[in-house]
Amino acid sequence: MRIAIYGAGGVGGYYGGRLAQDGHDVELIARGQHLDALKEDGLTVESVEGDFHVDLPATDDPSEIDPVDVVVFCVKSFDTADAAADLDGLLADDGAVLSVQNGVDNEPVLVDAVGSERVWGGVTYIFSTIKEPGVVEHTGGPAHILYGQYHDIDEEPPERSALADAFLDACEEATGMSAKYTENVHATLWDKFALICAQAGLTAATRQPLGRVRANDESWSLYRQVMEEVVAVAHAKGVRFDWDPVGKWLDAMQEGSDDQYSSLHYDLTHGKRMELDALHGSVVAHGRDAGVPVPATRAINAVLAPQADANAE
Ligand SMILES: NC(=O)C1=CN([C@@H]2O[C@H](COP(=O)(O)OP(=O)(O)OC[C@H]3O[C@@H](n4cnc5c(N)ncnc54)[C@H](O)[C@@H]3O)[C@@H](O)[C@H]2O)C=CC1
Ligand SMILES: CC(C)(CO)C(=O)C(=O)O
Repeated sequence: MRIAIYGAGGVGGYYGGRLAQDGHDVELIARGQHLDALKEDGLTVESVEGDFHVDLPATDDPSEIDPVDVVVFCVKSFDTADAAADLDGLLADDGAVLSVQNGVDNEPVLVDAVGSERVWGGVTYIFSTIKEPGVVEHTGGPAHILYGQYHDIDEEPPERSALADAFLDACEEATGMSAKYTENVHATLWDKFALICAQAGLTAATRQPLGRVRANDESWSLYRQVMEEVVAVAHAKGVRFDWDPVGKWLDAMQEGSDDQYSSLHYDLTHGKRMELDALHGSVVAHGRDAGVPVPATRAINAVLAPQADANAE
């Protein structure tokens, strides 16, 4: 397949590298010193699933790339609108863009740019960052992508396309990653949203890893409350889960390793711009729209906002 990785950072670099290792024609879109290093020295991935190195074409100008079958869209949410403006020229007419970003507000921006028939909504559970220019470090989390055709929440999901099947095969055949297709894309996005708002919110606000958050009754109870609030907002917005997201994630995170943080904590502690508006800020806004109170999420948003503002300067 011809694949472009829009935002070849922690997540995009990992998946782009893995798909290229399996023989796909992968082009990286990156910028700054990371782009310079990718062009000069190639992409190095240090991974708990095995280190590897690939030399791939890399650019900061998507118009240099011939149309591709799939764009894996991995920029931070505050870059979504700018990057989305390039998608129409980058995608083949029957291609698709797959967002694996955190949050529930990215796909509508992509739909405005290229039409819903060319947008797949997705989530991923990997933990991976840019260690230094040209080097991506995958430290844990399942390197798994769950994705499905995006559609209006009031409509039935369209049939799975041949392209979605082909991409699934590509992900399943590649080393060090896996994927699954979902018919319930809205529930998939909000399910991950509930997890990330709790995990990112509590690890960033306390500056402590999961083990310490879990060991303290007050912080663990807040972790649960944040998830309950996000799921309550999802229900009010018409999202239908065939499972109990809060129970599922509390059980899973009960087993999670003590030293887990989150990408939000990483950005906070490394002076990088934070995705707070797309996470807790978004829950507050959706809660207001839906008339659902979200006091715990609002408090976390308020506690983190001054640091997010400082990191954005
Ligand atoms: N890091 C992680 O472990 C996880 C991250 N996510 C989500 O995945 C998304 C990506 O996160 P990361 O990979 O951590 O971000 P990142 O910051 O490591 O990588 C994004 C890259 O895109 C580049 N970029 C942005 N706009 C660009 C443009 N117009 N042209 C060229 N390059 C551009 C940035 O310079 C950056 O290098 C986020 O929404 C995040 O929440 C989801 C699960 C895990
Ligand atoms: C689930 C988790 C915490 C790790 O993949 C994540 O999505 C993130 O840190 O952004």
